[in-house]
Amino acid sequence: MSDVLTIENLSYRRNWKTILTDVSLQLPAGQIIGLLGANGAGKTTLMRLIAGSAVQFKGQIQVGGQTALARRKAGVSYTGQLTDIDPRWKVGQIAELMAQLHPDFRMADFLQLADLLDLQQKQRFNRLSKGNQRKLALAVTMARRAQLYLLDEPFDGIDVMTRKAMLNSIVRWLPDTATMVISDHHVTDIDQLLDAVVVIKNQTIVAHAAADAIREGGQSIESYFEQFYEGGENDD
Ligand SMILES: Nc1ncnc2c1ncn2[C@@H]1O[C@H](COP(=O)(O)OP(=O)(O)OP(=O)(O)O)[C@@H](O)[C@H]1O
Repeated sequence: MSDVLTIENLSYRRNWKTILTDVSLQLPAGQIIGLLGANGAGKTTLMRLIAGSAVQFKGQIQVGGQTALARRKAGVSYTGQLTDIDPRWKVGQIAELMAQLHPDFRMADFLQLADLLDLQQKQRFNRLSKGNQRKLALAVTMARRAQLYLLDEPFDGIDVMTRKAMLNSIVRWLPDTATMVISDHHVTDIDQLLDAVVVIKNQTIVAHAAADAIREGGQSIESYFEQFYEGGENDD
């Protein structure tokens, strides 16, 4: 299958600090990939770069073969996209805005997802609990028909029952040919979903492995990930 995402020799500095160094990665269509790394490893930064929310990097990022920022952005649906919205907006207004911004946004899908996740259309964003803000981010992200979905810690602050509803939504709404990258500190929450894992450490990707190969080797995804951090990690 063709690659949805190709990253070549990506390096990124911010405020005189090197955050990512020489990252290369290829992700095929139709996979769910766990992006794993300790706090500060660079998971959010990598997603922001792929989604086009962070720019001025060295190297190349291609989504569906597109490198130009606007075209690349059009192919990516990212849970971090609500950071710039007016917090006084209501859930329904935010969905309307997403529909205007993204031609691939499906309002009918959003309404179903919002219903499934118990989101009230008339509630203002700044009145939503942290968990409900996460649910809204997931609903607007999954309501698009993108090639690549980026879910950055979608379950942070979410209770166990709601996590299950969110996981079901993810599996149900992900188009067969799309690829999803999902980061989560609780690897066991998502390990059954994963086709592959990518590990970030020391500002770069140190592993990219098929989940089945890890399981067949008698290891859990969690213990596979932990082995990269047994010696600790510097955040500087
Ligand atoms: N604007 C910035 N200026 C300087 N350094 C930054 C900036 N934003 C992020 N960083 C640094 O980049 C590194 C990677 O941060 P990032 O948020 O991408 O990590 P993460 O893997 O998503 O972490 P977490 O799991 O804690 O969310 C961290 O060391 C962080 O301090």
